[in-house]
Amino acid sequence: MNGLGVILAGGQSQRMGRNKALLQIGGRTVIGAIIEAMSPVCGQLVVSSMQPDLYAFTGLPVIPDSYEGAGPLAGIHAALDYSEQRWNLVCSCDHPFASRMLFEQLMDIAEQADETVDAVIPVYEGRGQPLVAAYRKRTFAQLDYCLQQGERRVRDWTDKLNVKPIEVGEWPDSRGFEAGLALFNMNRPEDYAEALRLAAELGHRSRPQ
Ligand SMILES: Nc1nc2c(ncn2[C@@H]2O[C@H](COP(=O)(O)OP(=O)(O)OP(=O)(O)O)[C@@H](O)[C@H]2O)c(=O)[nH]1
Repeated sequence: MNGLGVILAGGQSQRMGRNKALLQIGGRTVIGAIIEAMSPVCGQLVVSSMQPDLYAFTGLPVIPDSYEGAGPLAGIHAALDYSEQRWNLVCSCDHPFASRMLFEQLMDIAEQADETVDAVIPVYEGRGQPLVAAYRKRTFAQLDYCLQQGERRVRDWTDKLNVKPIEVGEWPDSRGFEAGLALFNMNRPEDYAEALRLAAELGHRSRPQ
C-alpha cells in the first residue's frame, strides 16, 4: 500500500446548510464512508481542514491550509506539501458512495503511468472529476504558483498538468456502475435526500431475493 489519501473537509458547506462530511448515510458519516474505502488503498490518510477538533474522532492527522479561504485547491496544496508520497489520492468529503474499487483503480493506473503523467482524473458522463483523483507530489510546485497568482478554480491548476483522463463510465458491468455512484456528490439538501433514497434502494437490492 502506497500513497497518501487526502480527504478534503475544509469547506463551508453553505449550500447544504450543515457540514457535508458529518452527514449520516446508512448508519455512518460521509467522511467515515470515505475513510473506510480509502484505508485499504493508501498507506496513510489525512484530513484537510482548519478545524482539527471537528475531525479528532477520525484519529487522523488534520492538515491546515496555508492559503486560508482559497477553497479546495488550498486543501490539496497543504496536503501535497505535507506528503512524502509520490502519488496522492484526493477525495472531497461529499461522496457518500466512495468506492474502494474506484480508489484502487485510480492508484493502480497512477502507479503504472509513465513519468510524464502528473495526475489521473476520472471522467464520468463527459465531466472530469478532479476532486476524486490522484496527483503526483511534484505537482505541488505548480499548485503553489497558481495560488500565489491568485488562481482559485481547480481547473486553473489541472489545465496546466499532464492529466491522464480515465473514462469510468465505459468500465464493464458493475464496475462502471460502482464508479459512477462513487462520483455522486452532494452539495444541496436535495442531493442529500437523493443519497438517502439511493442508499435505501441499494440496501434493498443487496438483500437476498
Ligand atoms: N481544506 C479545504 N477544503 C475545502 C475548502 N473549500 C472547500 N473545501 C473542500 O473541497 C470540497 C469541495 O468543496 P465545495 O463543495 O466546492 O465547497 P464547500 O465549501 O464544501 O461547499 P459550499 O459552501 O456549498 O460551496 C469539499 O470536500 C470541501 O470540504 C478550503 O478552503 N479548504
